[in-house]
Amino acid sequence: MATKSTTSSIKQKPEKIKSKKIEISKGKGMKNSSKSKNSKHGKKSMRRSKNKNQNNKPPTTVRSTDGITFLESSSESEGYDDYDGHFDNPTESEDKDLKMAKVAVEKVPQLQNNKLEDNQDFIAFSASSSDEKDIQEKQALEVDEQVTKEPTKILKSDYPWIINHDHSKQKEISDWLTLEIADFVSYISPSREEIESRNQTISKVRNAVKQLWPDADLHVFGSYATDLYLPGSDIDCVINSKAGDKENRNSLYSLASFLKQQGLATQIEVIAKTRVPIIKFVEPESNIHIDVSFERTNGLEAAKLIREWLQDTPGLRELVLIIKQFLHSRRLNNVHTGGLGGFSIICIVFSFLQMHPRIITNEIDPMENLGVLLIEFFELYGKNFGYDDVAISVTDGYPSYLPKSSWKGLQQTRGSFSLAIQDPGDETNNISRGSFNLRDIKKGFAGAFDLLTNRCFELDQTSFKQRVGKSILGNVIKYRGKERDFKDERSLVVNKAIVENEKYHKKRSRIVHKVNPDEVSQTVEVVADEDDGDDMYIVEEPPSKKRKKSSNKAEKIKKKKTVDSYMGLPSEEKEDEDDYNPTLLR
Ligand SMILES: Nc1ncnc2c1ncn2[C@@H]1O[C@H](COP(=O)(O)OP(=O)(O)OP(=O)(O)O)[C@@H](O)[C@H]1O
Ligand SMILES: [Mg+2]
Repeated sequence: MATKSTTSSIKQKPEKIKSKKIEISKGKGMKNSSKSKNSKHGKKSMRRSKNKNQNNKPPTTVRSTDGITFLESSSESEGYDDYDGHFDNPTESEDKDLKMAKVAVEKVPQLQNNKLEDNQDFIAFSASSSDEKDIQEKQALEVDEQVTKEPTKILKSDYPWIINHDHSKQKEISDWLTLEIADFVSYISPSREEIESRNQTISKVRNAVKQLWPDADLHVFGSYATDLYLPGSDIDCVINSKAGDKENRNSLYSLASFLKQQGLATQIEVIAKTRVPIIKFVEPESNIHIDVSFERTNGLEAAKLIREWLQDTPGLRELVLIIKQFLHSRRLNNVHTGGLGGFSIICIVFSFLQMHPRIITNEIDPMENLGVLLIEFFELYGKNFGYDDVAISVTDGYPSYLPKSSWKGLQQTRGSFSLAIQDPGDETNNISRGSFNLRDIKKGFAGAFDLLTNRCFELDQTSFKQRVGKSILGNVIKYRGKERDFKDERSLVVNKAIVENEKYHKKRSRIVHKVNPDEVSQTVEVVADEDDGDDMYIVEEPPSKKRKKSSNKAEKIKKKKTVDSYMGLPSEEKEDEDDYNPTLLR
């Protein structure tokens, strides 16, 4: 078949006069997008993982006491990522899906007409197992919101973000996609009511925790504390206490019972025998899912770090939300079943944007090129990335690649075809170790690359009249659930999780230093704020897990300018040897 091609220009920064085109060639991916892309992204031939799903042992014991479910895992961490951040209801997975499907069928008859057959491409590349049919049926009925209380407002369209937002007149197809991405993001961004509901839910649970344990406090981390949540995302919380003694079976059960008694929790699961014990429940008024872990601070550190990344990385929020929704629609976001969790998604998008050759050379404005960047993201992680040999490091905010062979202690129990991402808070921790279904994840990304590029060619060849009402993004993601508006009201209401996380870090950063090193030491306290009366205390992390922080900004910049650091090579501090410095092209 002859190669169809079209051109879509990538938006140049104003100061660049030369206009560069990115060509989308069917089956061949982007051309001209990077002179050193393959080497930078460690291209390698892929091997299929033979070990899919192996060792994915579900919890062995399920006991129910007072309506509270205890889950006990036979193996401490084998088989799935037992980290609190996203344990994702192991027992619930199948039942909940069916329940959800039932509710959707009963309450929302029109969803039955939402046949995926209309869009066969959408499912063709993602389903790979023998229960393909089941998955497709469940996908067809899945809704993206937790609440289906108002059936009349349920969407009929799979891509509602194009309603009253028509970009079909755009000359460049890639601009159309960029605008659709922006529309999707504002479509799913939270309204005032949603933020208030999350804030109130947190306050209620926090007050209950204080009532039960006066020496403890509840903090929020995860996507609500980073503004990277989808409408149905859970709220990740951690309880830290002065005594530091709440992470035990009895305490977990006491809290679960207390929350139930107070009417603050339903569908409670106590998962006590994992590396990171947690309680999962649903707060009945808001219907928000909440995960609570105990006596740890790494999530609170990560939330701050991710907010810094968001500030420094235009396009990060947009692409993360799209990839989250993409994986969610395909049930590939659940770490328990080998999917990619939110934290890993953030890290791979951050790494992609921060190491993108045209972004680091300041050649393009990411916000004006979200469409092409999304396609390139799918191409990188779906087609080119050398999963067998390359690990991703995001330490100190400067992503780099590193040979897996140089990561001492990296466990590759399921063979070398695996994603390895160093936890920015603990270099020994591979945050994507639970994502054993890499084969389907990679396949999904590769399929999305093909679907998006094909759609671009297709629409490029049709007349403006024929394009009206069409969607490009809808070829790879769908949104189902209650109808939403396009209001991103984050600037209207304070996100209390963010404010409190900032306050927490401010208190941690009370600086004790010498005003003049030759004089007697003097203590200078950075006063947090008037609310200091709060019983918020400092929990010290174990020294080995402390995040290495570069205190010296100049040092950081120097590090940033080293090509070795981009390439993940050990820095040899040889100033003259390396005469290629991408940042000099700015
Ligand atoms: N494997 C892990 N190792 C260490 N920390 C983790 C790991 N997984 C999650 N976390 C911590 O938990 C937090 C929440 O993780 P999670 O995967 O739920 O992402 P999220 O941004 O909350 O996404 P979502 O909205 O999908 O829940 C992370 O920011 C991180 O601090
Ligand atoms: Mg979360």
